[in-house]
Amino acid sequence: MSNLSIHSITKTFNHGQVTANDNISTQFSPGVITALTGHNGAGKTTLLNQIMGITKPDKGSVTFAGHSFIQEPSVARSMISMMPQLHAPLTGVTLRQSIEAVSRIRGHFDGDRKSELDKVLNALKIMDWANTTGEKLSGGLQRLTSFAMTVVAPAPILLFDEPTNDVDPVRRKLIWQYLGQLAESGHIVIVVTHNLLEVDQYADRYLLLDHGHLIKDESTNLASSNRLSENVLTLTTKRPLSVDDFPKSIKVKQDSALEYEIILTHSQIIPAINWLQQRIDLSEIVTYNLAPNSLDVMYGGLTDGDK
Ligand SMILES: Nc1ncnc2c1ncn2[C@@H]1O[C@H](COP(=O)(O)OP(=O)(O)OP(=O)(O)O)[C@@H](O)[C@H]1O
Repeated sequence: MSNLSIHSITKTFNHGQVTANDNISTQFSPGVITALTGHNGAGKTTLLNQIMGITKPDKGSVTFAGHSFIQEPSVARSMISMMPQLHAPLTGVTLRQSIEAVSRIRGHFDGDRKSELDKVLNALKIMDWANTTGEKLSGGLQRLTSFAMTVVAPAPILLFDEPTNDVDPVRRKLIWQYLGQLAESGHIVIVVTHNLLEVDQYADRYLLLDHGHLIKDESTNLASSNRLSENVLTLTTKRPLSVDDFPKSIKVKQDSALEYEIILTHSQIIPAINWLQQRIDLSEIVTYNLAPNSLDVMYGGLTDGDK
């Protein structure tokens, strides 16, 4: 099966003043769930829109199975199912009708395919609302409807822009399980999300965008195994501490006047706990927490969306 390849994609807006994507090159393989992460305005949606052929790049190429999606946007649309970030309320149309409409447009729906539709409704546990019209659905159910519309007749390439936003924890898990099955059956799955815990748990690979640049492209397994050997000690202190107050060779990040974050390797944990105990005895520590490192913490160190 073919990879989706993007090469040197660059997109600017406002006469070149805003660079949404800067020279991005990468590949997406069938069977892999890739999470696309990054701060607000990092360029994630712009990248999806260029893959889909909705936005034309200033330069670069998007190719799949011998087709250029930039030169052949209609081919792109037939090969891609996309769940957009904003979904229109489906006024007067029931949840079931919305999903069935997509299935019919894609030429999948006939008498036999009804069970296919029911399978999606059951998998996402939304059957109870099958006959409810769009305007009466909650935000989360509208999002689930939009997800079901994207997956009911899945194209080889599947793009999702924040599919789990507003969705409850049980159904968020169901969404990721569904994505796992789609990947297993050979689809290319790309998911824009800010939920790094879900990325850690369910995605195979993640890309991190920062101000339009691709700054990280890593397997989540690799990232977790690297992080497993690290822990994070967070502290709130009674008085400001200086670098000299901490054990030597420990790297301290000051989050605010009295808050500190320390990344500890395995061998630094015992000395750090001994040091912490002394400071507790001196009544200098207000609160502390020691936990395994997470993608969340690592992300904070790599990107600063405020700049
Ligand atoms: N049509 C447009 N016209 C002008 N600027 C745009 C347009 N679309 C996107 N941008 C700008 O391009 C940059 C990237 O936007 P994009 O929507 O791709 O970011 P994002 O990573 O998807 O953000 P979010 O997480 O908030 O959805 C931003 O600075 C945005 O303001």
